[in-house]
Amino acid sequence: MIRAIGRMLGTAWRASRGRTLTAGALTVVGAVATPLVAVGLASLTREVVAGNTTSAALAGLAVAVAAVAALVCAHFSHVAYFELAELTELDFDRELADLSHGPPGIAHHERPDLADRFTVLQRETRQFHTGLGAVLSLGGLAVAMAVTVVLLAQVSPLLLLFPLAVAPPLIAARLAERIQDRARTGSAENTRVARNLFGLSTSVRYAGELRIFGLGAQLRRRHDTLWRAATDRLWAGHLRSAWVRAAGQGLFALAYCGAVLVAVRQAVVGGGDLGGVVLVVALAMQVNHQITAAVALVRDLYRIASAYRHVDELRAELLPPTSDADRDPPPRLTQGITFDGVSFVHPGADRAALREVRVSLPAGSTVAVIGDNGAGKSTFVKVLCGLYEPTAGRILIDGVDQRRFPVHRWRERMAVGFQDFVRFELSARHSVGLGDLPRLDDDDAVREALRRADAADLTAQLPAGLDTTLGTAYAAGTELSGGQWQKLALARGFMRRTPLLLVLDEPSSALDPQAEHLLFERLATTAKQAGQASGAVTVFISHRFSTVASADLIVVLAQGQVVETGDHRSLLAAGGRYAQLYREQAQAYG
Ligand SMILES: Nc1ncnc2c1ncn2[C@@H]1O[C@H](COP(=O)(O)OP(=O)(O)OP(=O)(O)O)[C@@H](O)[C@H]1O
Repeated sequence: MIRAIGRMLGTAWRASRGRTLTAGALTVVGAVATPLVAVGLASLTREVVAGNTTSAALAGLAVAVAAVAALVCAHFSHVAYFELAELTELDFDRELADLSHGPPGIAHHERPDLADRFTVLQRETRQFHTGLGAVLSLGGLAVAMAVTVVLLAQVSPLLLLFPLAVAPPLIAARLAERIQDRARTGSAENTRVARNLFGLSTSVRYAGELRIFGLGAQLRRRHDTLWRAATDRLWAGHLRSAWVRAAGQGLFALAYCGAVLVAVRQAVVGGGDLGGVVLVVALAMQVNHQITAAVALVRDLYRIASAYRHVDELRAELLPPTSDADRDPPPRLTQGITFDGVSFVHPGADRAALREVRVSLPAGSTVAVIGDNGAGKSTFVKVLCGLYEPTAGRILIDGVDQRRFPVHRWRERMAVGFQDFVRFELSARHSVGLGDLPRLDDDDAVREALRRADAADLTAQLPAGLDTTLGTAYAAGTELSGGQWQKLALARGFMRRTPLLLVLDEPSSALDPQAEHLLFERLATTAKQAGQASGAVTVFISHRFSTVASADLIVVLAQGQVVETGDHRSLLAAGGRYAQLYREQAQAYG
């Protein structure tokens, strides 16, 4: 917890020293003012008993001033730290985003255990909103407690033991928070799946299919069941932790009664100092309030500390401390790209998606990767792009292990069009320009990329040309067809000028046959130009043999292994798997 407090104060300090100091100072003044109210009350009692009207009035005034000071300081301290508290929340959000985007690959997104931990942490983000306030209030309570101890000691040294009574409720708060933390982690999977189902049943993208198949009620039922299971687990945790907290507070209540008895006895033995009794009763009441507040604050802080601990564990697991990267990618490829015994197993899968793949993709060539559904084609290109780190083997770029290039530098030399492309609902210009951030607003570059993706005429159809906002999910933009979105995604992939690797994973899956034909003609030209300019290798996945046949090299995958390589003619002549697939497709399409 101490580290969590340090981290939050550090963030606040970096954001604004002045406001951190102001909030701290106001908290301390407010904290000292609170026990002074009890001192004033004791003095007031003594003066009233002694019949000193003027002194009694002054003591009454002092009580009022101390009480108002405590209130005003708390209020202005809140004003001072409010924005800083927002910043600590933002800081934690940023840490989560860094963790999600930090690893070079994407395999961590496929691990359910990590998804559960991210679900818990996303829920915990809200805690940070009150976290800094909790730190300051707890500091204030510590100061108030110290002043209280000094005052109690003056009544009876026995009362010095009273602050020890805060230990049981604090220890209980910690135990209770652990119980709840376990309940949150234990219910995370159900929560995550329930949220996914909720997203599925409310997304416009899936609405049509859900209606036709009548899945709405079924999804709602499954969502409700999962949500109820998660809530039951959380509720059981809440109940058990409430009992643990009650036990801690019960022990404090016993100590409280003891302290009042000690004070009363002292007053009786000491000749009837009513002021002393008032002081102890008032201080003990304040301590009671302070403990209740401290228990809640400590609970919040333990929760925050636990969130930080999860983040640290994730960071240690996901972000390698060192990298072997020590070279820049070459300006152009001269030999090509080699898969040197590459295997890959998806997280949690019991079978390898790629098994000891050995194949060379020559510089300047166009390579088609084919195979049945599930043969490993998409995995092949994702490993090639460095999105999956090979479980065994390596990928050589002109003879150099891919891992020796800083991953962002290697990716700057790639152009990609994925099967599951993103529909960026921005202006048409930015939706394409994102493919090369430095040229985001370069209209000439955007138009050239659109031309390469055979989408030049698309802008003419848009009401405001490149300025047209696309999509209707976030703004009243123009919706595109699936094929138009795919062409834009391809154009985005063609923004980079001198790629060493062009990867196209079923780039024409949403296009009609004529558009597909034209697209592949353009692709052939683009691939040739890139091959001449920088020795780029173009790798594409396609199920359509009319396009595959034109590739310089065809790689046939089956169950994660390369079963054949060669060009169209040699593979047909060999009469193997490729020839069989080719004949089957030729017969099917007559
Ligand atoms: N995220 C994943 N987790 C576990 N296994 C996966 C995952 N993605 C793919 N696989 C498995 O890896 C194997 C190869 O999948 P891949 O998507 O590479 O095949 P593909 O040849 O591209 O198929 P398709 O032609 O259907 O797109 C399949 O057996 C698949 O079940």
